[in-house]
Parts: sequence; C-alpha cells; structure tokens
Amino acid sequence: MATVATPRAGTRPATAATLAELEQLNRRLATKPAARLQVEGLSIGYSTLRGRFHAVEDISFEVPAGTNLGLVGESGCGKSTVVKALMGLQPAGTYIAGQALLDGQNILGLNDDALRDIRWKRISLITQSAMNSLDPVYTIGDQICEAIRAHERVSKAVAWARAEEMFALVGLPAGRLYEFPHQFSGGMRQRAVIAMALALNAGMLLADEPTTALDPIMQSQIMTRIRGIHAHMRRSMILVTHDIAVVAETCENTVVMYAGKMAESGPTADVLKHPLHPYTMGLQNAFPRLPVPGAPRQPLISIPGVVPNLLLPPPGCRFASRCPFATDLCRTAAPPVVRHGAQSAACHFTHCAAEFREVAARPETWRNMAHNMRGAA
Ligand SMILES: Nc1ncnc2c1ncn2[C@@H]1O[C@H](COP(=O)(O)OP(=O)(O)OP(=O)(O)O)[C@@H](O)[C@H]1O
Repeated sequence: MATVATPRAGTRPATAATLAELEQLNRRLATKPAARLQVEGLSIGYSTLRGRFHAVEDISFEVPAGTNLGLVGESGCGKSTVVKALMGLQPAGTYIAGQALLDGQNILGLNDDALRDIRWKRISLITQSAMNSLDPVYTIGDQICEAIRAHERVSKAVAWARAEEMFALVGLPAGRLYEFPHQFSGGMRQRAVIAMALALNAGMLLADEPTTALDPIMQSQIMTRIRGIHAHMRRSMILVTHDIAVVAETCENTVVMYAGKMAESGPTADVLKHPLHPYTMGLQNAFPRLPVPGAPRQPLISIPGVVPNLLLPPPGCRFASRCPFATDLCRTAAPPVVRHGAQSAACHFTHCAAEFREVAARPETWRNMAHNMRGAA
C-alpha cells in the first residue's frame, strides 16, 4: 500500500512533465477495448454448517463488448454470488463449476497473482457498500493511486493527477482525495468507488447494486452518473439490481435470476415488453414504471411468498409455490429452457405467455395468491 498522504484542502499543482505523462497514460487507457464476457454453465456452491447448497446453478449468458447486461431478481437469488465469483472474491471453500471467458480467458479459479493482474485493469467492481471496497486507514487518493500504479508504470504525481480527473468525472472536488473514507458521506464514498473502478478504464465493469445503500435522490443521481460515464467511455457492464426500471433505462440485455437459476434472459426490450416467465411478470408489477401522461398510476404489487430455502430446493420449478399459473407438472418437474427468438425462459408454459401476461397484469391475480397462501398456512 502507498504511503499515507498528508491531508490538506487544496490540490498539488501538476508540473508540465506530469501533465505530459498524464496525457500519455490517458491515451494508453483510452485505447483499451471494451471486454466481452461469456459465462457458460456457471454453478456456485457454498459450504455452511447446515450443509452445502448451490447458490447459483447452471447459469449462462453473454455480455457482448460495449454493452450492458442487467442481472435482476429478488434478494437471495444469487446475483452477488455470480459477481463475486467473476472477481475471484468468493469465500474459501466455495465450489465453482463452469467457465467465464473474459475476452477468451477463463477467469474462474485463477490464482492470486493472476487475479491481481486482471482486477481494476481488465475487470473492476463497484460494490453494494463502498465501505467494503475502501481501506479505512488510507486516504482515498492513495488508494486510487495504488490501484493505478499496480498496473501502470507511472509516478505517484501522474497517478494522483489521473485520480483528480476521475474525481472530476464523478463530481467530487480534487481536494477531497486527501481525505479518509470516514470523512465522506455515503453518496460521496460511492462516487469515490466509482472513480476507482474507472481509473484504469477496465473493459468490464461489475456494478453490484451500486446505489442500494443510498437515499432515493442520491440513488437516481449516481445511476444517472454511471449511465452518462458509461455511455461516454463505451465499456461493458454487468449491472446487478432488483430494480427492473433501472435495467430498462441502462441495459441492452437482461438476465432474470430466481433462487439461483436463470428464469429468463434476452434483449431487455423483449424481456420487459413480452416477458415469458411469470416471475418476470410479477417483478414488473412490483416496481414503479415511468409515468405515462394521462394514464392512471399503476399500483405496486409484490409477489406473495418468499424465495425457497436453497438447502432444500423444491423438486420442480423453483417459482412454482409463488406462481399463479403453476400446475402439478411445475411442482414436480424442473422446467426446460425454451427459446423464443433471442429470448429464453425456464418455464413449462412459455407458449401460454401472452395469456399469462394479461392475467399477471391484474392486481387481483397476485392478491388472490396471497390470500390462498395465507389460507393454506
Ligand atoms: N458466504 C456465503 N456463505 C453461505 N451462503 C451464502 C454466502 N453468500 C451468500 N450466501 C447465500 O447464497 C444465496 C444467494 O445470495 P446472494 O447474495 O448471491 O443473492 P443476491 O441475489 O445477490 O441477494 P442480495 O440482493 O440480497 O445481495 C443466499 O441464500 C445467501 O444467503
């Protein structure tokens, strides 16, 4: 780790030599291409005191270079588990199968040296809680410089100047690089982590619920900033969220996860306009949509029930106990993944999706489910 900087309010004046070197660094980083990621048959298992279970099972998707993929689903569906495995941050003893090809190189199961080599430079992460990514005993500026200098042979002055540019990009004053994480508000810390994740212009950005810990106004500001920066830098990104509206505005493609499995995937416009899986239909009702002028505001309806215990997953479709359309087949046989054009869904009844969509759009469909569940309990 770098030496601790002396906290001070202003910024260091950059010399002409530093600025020339910074320009070279910026040019080098700007030519880095966006990355392509192909995840194939990814399964991830945790060992716990109560036994081993699969938090993620047989997930496949692709992030074409320069595009954004939304990974959505309720809490506990396995989204963060996927992201952690891609960064090599899974706890010791985690079982991982399948592959994740970053520009053709499998990045699952890399040793520490190989991971250090790709983190920040080729793949970088914005976590749910900025505090987890920042070291409390070093200034933010030193931490960004350290990340830059681990991969680029530049002086501290040049790295600092690059950090100042990144701070400007996320709307933070350069003088605050001299401060420690605890001196920042939650929103500012999150911006600092975004600055750090962008510092080496990694081809692939993983944003794991980057705004969850923030208040709604700050959430919207940070998302707008991520979108703006991203469009400008043309990187690839996986955006993990449970907010389907954010995905609609940000991502070309979407993967909907439910209880560790892929429920539905495809181009975002198709998945959201014509969902094939009843879980996606239910998720849509649970989030506010952009208001349509003149149209009545749609009530928000949550999906009754909870995600099943993954230590003892149900034998058939994992969504069956919460699905208004479930049959005995759904409760006993795991659904096949069915393709409809560019879209696919793991449901026995994708051929009935148009009919389901109409029924699922009615609030009483889910209210009746909730009522029946209460009656059965
Ligand atoms: N280190 C761990 N050890 C054991 N189980 C874990 C571990 N991390 C996560 N899990 C479990 O794995 C499952 C998936 O969790 P994960 O955090 O990936 O879901 P998520 O969809 O990202 O949820 P959230 O939105 O709340 O972060 C959950 O049942 C969770 O309790």
